[in-house]
Amino acid sequence: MASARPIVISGPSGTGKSTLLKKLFAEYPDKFGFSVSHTTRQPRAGEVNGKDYHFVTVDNFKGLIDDAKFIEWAQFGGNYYGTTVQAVQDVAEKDNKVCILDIDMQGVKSVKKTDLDPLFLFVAPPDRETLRARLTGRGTETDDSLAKRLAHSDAELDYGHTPGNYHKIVVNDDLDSAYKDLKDFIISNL
Ligand SMILES: Nc1ncnc2c1ncn2[C@@H]1O[C@H](COP(=O)(O)OP(=O)(O)OP(=O)(O)O)[C@@H](O)[C@H]1O
Repeated sequence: MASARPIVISGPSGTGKSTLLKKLFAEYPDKFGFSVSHTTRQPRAGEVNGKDYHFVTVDNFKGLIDDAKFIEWAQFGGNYYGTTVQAVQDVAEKDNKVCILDIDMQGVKSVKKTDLDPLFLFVAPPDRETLRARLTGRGTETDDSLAKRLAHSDAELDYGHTPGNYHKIVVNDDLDSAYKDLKDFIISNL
């Protein structure tokens, strides 16, 4: 592989990032990978340290925060979760794969402060109504969570369409054409 630059995929919730990535991983099962996150939650049966998560203590986690090791971190349900710069680098250095980061606008802004130098790709919906229809059609949202996601999507769209923020915008209208566009961009930049 000529280069193992990470690839950031971002875009509003429901725009089709997971759908497109699923196709990419299916077509290239050995080429791409996700980074392993850190967490303070207890491992579940069968979970492997270093593979499913890096399981650490709260003190360890706080030390990593203090040392500015995280691209982003958050607390859910009393546990900490985060992605370190090193975990992203490990995908290339240890697994010999290209790291895919599926993150939101805040994550993109954080990545830009690191020296990871990824390719930034924005997945845009054809329009706002289609985005609403996809989120509704997915069947995962309540009225409340749908409203929150749509409100957040306006800021994501503004940021995504601001020149200079992304190297490539893929409009996910027809899935096969959008996938071809995404794949061609990624493959030609590897
Ligand atoms: N090109 C497309 N045409 C029609 N439907 C699509 C298309 N792409 C994705 N979808 C559908 O839209 C819904 C949202 O897609 P998906 O879950 O991949 O979005 P996402 O960007 O990963 O969302 P989130 O950020 O919330 O995880 C899914 O039900 C998916 O099947």
